[in-house]
Amino acid sequence: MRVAVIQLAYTDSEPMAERIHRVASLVESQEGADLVVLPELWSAGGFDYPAWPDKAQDVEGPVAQALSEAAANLGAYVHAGSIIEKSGEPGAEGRGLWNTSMVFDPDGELVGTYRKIHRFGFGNGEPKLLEAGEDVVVLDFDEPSSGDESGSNSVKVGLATCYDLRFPELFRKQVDEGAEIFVIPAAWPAARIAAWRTLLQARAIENQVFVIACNTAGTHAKTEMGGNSAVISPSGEVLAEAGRGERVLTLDIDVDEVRAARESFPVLSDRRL
Ligand SMILES: NC(=O)CCC(=O)C(=O)O
Repeated sequence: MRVAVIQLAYTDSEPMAERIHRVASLVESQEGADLVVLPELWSAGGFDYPAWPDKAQDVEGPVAQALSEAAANLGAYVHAGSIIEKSGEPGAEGRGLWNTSMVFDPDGELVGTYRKIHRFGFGNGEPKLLEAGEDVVVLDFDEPSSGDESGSNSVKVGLATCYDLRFPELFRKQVDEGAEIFVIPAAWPAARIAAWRTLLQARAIENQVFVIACNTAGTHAKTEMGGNSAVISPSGEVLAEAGRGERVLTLDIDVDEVRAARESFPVLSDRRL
């Protein structure tokens, strides 16, 4: 499976409509990719809290339309990062806004959404403005190459977002639902990038999965983003890693490595539940 991780840089001065157009073109240019991944809240601005209500949209809004079209034109799965989702339903806390990831299939169909469960901000930002997601999401992707020995040719992909990375129990639940890859879009600041790198490796090692993590670059809302998007193997090897600036990481991963790692070192079967 060829993966393209688009570590996007943006500033406060780029209008949202221009950014959507730029990002959709970048996605479409990833020829040969089977899965393209974008960062968290790239359209609304990960730390631009005051802008969120105005930039909120539903899962059929401008970001969804542009990325659905880009996925269909490219013929690849696209994890569109996340949007501030405004839904007709008020939600448990009456706010009606969520930090919601969207995934499109190679026909441009929306095949999954994930509402971020753990809200970042310590009383400000997400906990003040957004609802918390409630559902663990693991999607089935068609594997582009031939299937494994069992004849199966689908891959199970678990979705999480940024701050979720600090909560290992979410990822264990995804593994219990069969996850072989975790896809994690983020807007993780430079100030805590050492923790980001360590946690990505930890989640890969303890769950024996591929971790595909797409962070934000650049500085917006007075916050320098940390970059260092990465793809980590089921044994914790860093297969590709970006630096601080805008960059696309492209590489092939073999999902059979997950099955092989779990067979040769069956740590998950030693769990005591
Ligand atoms: N957008 C986020 O969830 C930021 C998380 C973060 O900065 C941290 O966990 O540290």
